[in-house]
Amino acid sequence: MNSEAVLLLETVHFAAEKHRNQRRKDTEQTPYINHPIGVARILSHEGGVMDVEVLQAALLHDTVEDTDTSIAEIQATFGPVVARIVQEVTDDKSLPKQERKRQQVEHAPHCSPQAKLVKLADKLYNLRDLNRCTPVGWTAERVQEYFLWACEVVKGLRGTNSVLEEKLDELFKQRGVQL
Ligand SMILES: Nc1nc2c(ncn2[C@@H]2O[C@H](COP(=O)(O)OP(=O)(O)O)[C@@H](OP(=O)(O)OP(=O)(O)O)[C@H]2O)c(=O)[nH]1
Ligand SMILES: [Mn+2]
Repeated sequence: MNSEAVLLLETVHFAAEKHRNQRRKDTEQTPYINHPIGVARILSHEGGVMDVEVLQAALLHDTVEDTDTSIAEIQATFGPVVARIVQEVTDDKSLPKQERKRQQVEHAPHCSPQAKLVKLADKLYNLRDLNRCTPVGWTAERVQEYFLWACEVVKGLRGTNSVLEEKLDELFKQRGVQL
């Protein structure tokens, strides 16, 4: 087996252990790990992304934000490039939610191309997930608000991957969200 395949297995294993007790917000309580795996798979399967460090960062992208993982741990385990991409896509959870959401819009255009890829795939996965089913406790208005906000973030990520951007545009169009 080639070394990149081994690296990806090591990375998916690390993420699965970290997210082991977490579930998605859907009524079925889907294991959380389905999300990072799906984000990485959107990149490889739909976006044509072959850069293994980007795929690793996609698998790890919510570990620092949502588990006890530190950037130092990612750096020591997977190296500086993966750690830097994960850092770029990690929200500061100590901030109030509204401020966090505002910062995503503000920071998106300044991200590296690798981080922009992860962010595009993350949004595409989450918007598809909202179309699949509404998270527990969310109103239709909150779902629509998420589409509006995601569109603002995606505006700052454009010029990165035309396939992913076109798929996002189609979802925004279906929701009547202004591009
Ligand atoms: N659509 C959907 N999202 C779910 C579900 N379960 C968990 N999530 C996560 O919830 C986040 C979006 O919900 P919000 O209320 O806006 O954000 P918050 O959890 O950070 O407060 C996403 O985080 P994220 O991946 O960090 O992305 P981002 O939205 O913060 O950019 C998404 O992955 C689900 O069943 N459906
Ligand atoms: Mn995510």
